[in-house]
Amino acid sequence: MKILELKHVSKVYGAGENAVEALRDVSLTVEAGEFTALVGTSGSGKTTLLNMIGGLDVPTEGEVIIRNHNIASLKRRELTIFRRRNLGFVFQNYSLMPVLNVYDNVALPVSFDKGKHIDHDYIKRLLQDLGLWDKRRKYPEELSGGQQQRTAIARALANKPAVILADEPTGNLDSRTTADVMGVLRESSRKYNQTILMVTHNEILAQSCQRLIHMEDGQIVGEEFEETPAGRWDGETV
Ligand SMILES: Nc1ncnc2c1ncn2[C@@H]1O[C@H](COP(=O)(O)OP(=O)(O)OP(=O)(O)O)[C@@H](O)[C@H]1O
Repeated sequence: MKILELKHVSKVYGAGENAVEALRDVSLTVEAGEFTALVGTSGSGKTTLLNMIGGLDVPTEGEVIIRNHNIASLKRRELTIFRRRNLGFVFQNYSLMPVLNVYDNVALPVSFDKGKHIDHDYIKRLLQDLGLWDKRRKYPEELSGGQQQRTAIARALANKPAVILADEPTGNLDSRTTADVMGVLRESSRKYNQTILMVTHNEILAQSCQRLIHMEDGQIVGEEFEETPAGRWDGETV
């Protein structure tokens, strides 16, 4: 089942002499449950692409369609609700709420959704899998950078979103924690048929994904696809 489609998406930042073409006529289809890595040199447009899919920025041209919704046509409030219900973000420097402890930070996106019940067992399991259960009553400032990043990952998964957008989710983690985080993402994707798009500079992690998209100069320049589900990452070398 197709979950996400980009049709001829271009993005130009600035104007005139200062114009930067961050994306140039990018078209892409992603099936539900795919675990995709986006790779490419710095400035090739990976983050811009995630931002377009996440509705954090708007294309100059083209359409972004998620679950049959053209997200550019959603009103601001509709987009906020759509994002909360369908998308999970794991970005670097992802800000946790300083006044909430780990558990409440993770439960926060669910509690925003009126009428949606918080699955405490699921959140407990997430925190256990990410090695955070003992830290559940700690506040962000009491955590290491890696623990904060794992809390942000747990928060992104708390709503069981259909699509997870991750920009260097393991960028500042050691190799063991990287393996744990990748394991949680892979397991979550398999169990809930979640679609994951992950930007990474780590070639081994990228190769462990089911689909690998190479970007260069604002364009998709190549693709590799593995038929078996994402599952080859064994965490031995990062
Ligand atoms: N808000 C912005 N204003 C102006 N130019 C921008 C903006 N965001 C990105 N760019 C430019 O668009 C191009 C693509 O940037 P982008 O961050 O998407 O690349 P990237 O592949 O994610 O790079 P990196 O691997 O370094 O994160 C770059 O030339 C960048 O300088």
